[in-house]
Amino acid sequence: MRVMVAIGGNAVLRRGQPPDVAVQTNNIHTAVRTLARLALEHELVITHGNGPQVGLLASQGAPGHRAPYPLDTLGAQTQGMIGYWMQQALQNALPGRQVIAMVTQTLVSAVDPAFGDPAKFVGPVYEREEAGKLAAEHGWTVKQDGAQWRRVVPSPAPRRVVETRLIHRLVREGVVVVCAGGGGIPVVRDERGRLSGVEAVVDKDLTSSMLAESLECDTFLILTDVPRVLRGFGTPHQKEITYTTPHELRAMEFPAGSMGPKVEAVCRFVETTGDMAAIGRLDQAERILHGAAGTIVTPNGRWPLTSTL
Ligand SMILES: Nc1ncnc2c1ncn2[C@@H]1O[C@H](COP(=O)(O)OP(=O)(O)O)[C@@H](O)[C@H]1O
Ligand SMILES: NC(=O)OP(=O)(O)O
Repeated sequence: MRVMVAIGGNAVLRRGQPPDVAVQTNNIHTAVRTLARLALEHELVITHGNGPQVGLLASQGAPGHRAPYPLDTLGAQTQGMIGYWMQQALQNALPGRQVIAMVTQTLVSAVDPAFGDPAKFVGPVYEREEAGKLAAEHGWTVKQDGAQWRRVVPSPAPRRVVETRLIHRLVREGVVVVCAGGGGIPVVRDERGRLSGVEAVVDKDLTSSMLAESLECDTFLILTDVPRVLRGFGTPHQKEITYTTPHELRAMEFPAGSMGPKVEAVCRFVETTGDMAAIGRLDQAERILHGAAGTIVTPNGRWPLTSTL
């Protein structure tokens, strides 16, 4: 079976943890224990978030320069950094197996309305007053994220991973591929076919869903820090969703900055392919693949997959 696994930013850096290398590589080491077991059984493609890291780099600026590097360049930096950590941890866990972390670009539209409406949270959370000060100082847009405030940047819709064919070739050869980190480096193509980067951060769940379909993955897992999607999240009546359909999920509301894109991503994959997708906790990945944990999404809400005819 060919499996696409999208790892949440929480798996690399949990809220409240200091963004030290040792903290993040330790978290990745834990994640890789599970991923390596999946790789022994399946063809595996891994994507990951970069929200905390790209926001932090953007706030640091380029040494000796007043302006920070642009977001496409910072996206590439985070792919290199997190990809390197993952590649090395996977190589150590899977001796003899070929593993590669790739720098990949994601095509977006230059006229995507998202450029005029920044909505993707990046970097750390701040108290309201500090966020306001930073926004004035750096020209950022900030929005409320739960009880605190955070920088937001444009997040245009992913249209195609530029390196899709190459990834496909590697996966077919049994290589474990880490790609589309941070949703991919956002790029546009001009009328002469030339690529150039744009100031944005693409949503990794939406890119992963699209890429899973293009790579003909059988299953798409989004692994985060909650065991299941909750109906009525944060209310006294919240309830875990075990087996469901895109239709049922689309009738519910989920927060834009967290569960919303994950639910949209799994719905799109299931609607387009008729295959299974799931959202659940990283350490339960194997049980999720067997339908025994997580929120399992299939065309008719049944597991194992059965004909809808
Ligand atoms: N309906 C819901 N069910 C479960 N978790 C939810 C829901 N709505 C929002 N969340 C929040 O979404 C978080 C996971 O999203 P996010 O923080 O973006 O994850 P990641 O960084 O792993 O991609 C959970 O920790 C939870 O607090
Ligand atoms: N780019 C992206 O979606 O990152 P996070 O998953 O960390 O928010």
